[in-house]
Amino acid sequence: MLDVQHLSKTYGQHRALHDVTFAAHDGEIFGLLGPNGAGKTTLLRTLATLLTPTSGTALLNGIDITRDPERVRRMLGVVNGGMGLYDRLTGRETLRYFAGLYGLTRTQADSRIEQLNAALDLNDTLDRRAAEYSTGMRQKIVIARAVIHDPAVLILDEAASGLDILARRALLDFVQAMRAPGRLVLYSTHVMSEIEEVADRVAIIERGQLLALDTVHGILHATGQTGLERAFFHLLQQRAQETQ
Ligand SMILES: Nc1ncnc2c1ncn2[C@@H]1O[C@H](COP(=O)(O)OP(=O)(O)OP(=O)(O)O)[C@@H](O)[C@H]1O
Repeated sequence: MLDVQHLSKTYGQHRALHDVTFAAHDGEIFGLLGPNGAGKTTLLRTLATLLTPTSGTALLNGIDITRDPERVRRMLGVVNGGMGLYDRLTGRETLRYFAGLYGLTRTQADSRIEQLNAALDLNDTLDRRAAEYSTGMRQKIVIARAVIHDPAVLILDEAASGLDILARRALLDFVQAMRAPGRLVLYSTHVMSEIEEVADRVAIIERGQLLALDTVHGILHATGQTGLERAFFHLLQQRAQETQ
């Protein structure tokens, strides 16, 4: 369970997040939707303990992200668009290496790799070196690496960007398959159709502030719109009128 209270983050004079409060629950795929520059990455990097909030708090399964970042990190898997891999390692070597960092034995690691092979169709990525990978192959190993330790909280930030239609399909299917009791998936994107497909609930964020938080159906119903894109513009207009 994630409990975010009055979270703000400024970069110098620039306010990237302003007084953000929400809760996300175990078992849920929680979407974070907003245009470029809305503050999604800042929010997720803060929750992942890579940035320190300017003010406010966030608890992940009761653990404070600023007081005990080490424990928070052990609970997390993160896919953040960076596809850095050691070029000389095969997929299997990469996954065994990261499994070792998380304290899995070789037997545990190999059995987890087999599970992930089945879920993500890793196949020849396992025995080829990363230097030879296509973007889609690279992304599969990056995702497998993020979940090798079966994290309680999985953070995906624009994870589908740069993927072709097949790789994107595989990613979205995998994200849905990650929905499980006791696990929270945070899925951030600016692509409305991805949210419509995977998210149980969605927080719409714009200029560092929450505009709405509900199921997609609830947001369409509340705004009287037929699609998320129209609902988004409706919410923007509403916010502009409120602040006039
Ligand atoms: N290190 C930084 N220093 C100064 N400003 C920053 C920094 N990182 C982000 N920002 C600014 O903070 C705001 C939020 O950026 P952020 O990357 O969190 O948005 P985003 O919703 O993830 O956007 P995108 O979809 O483009 O990745 C933007 O205006 C951005 O220019």
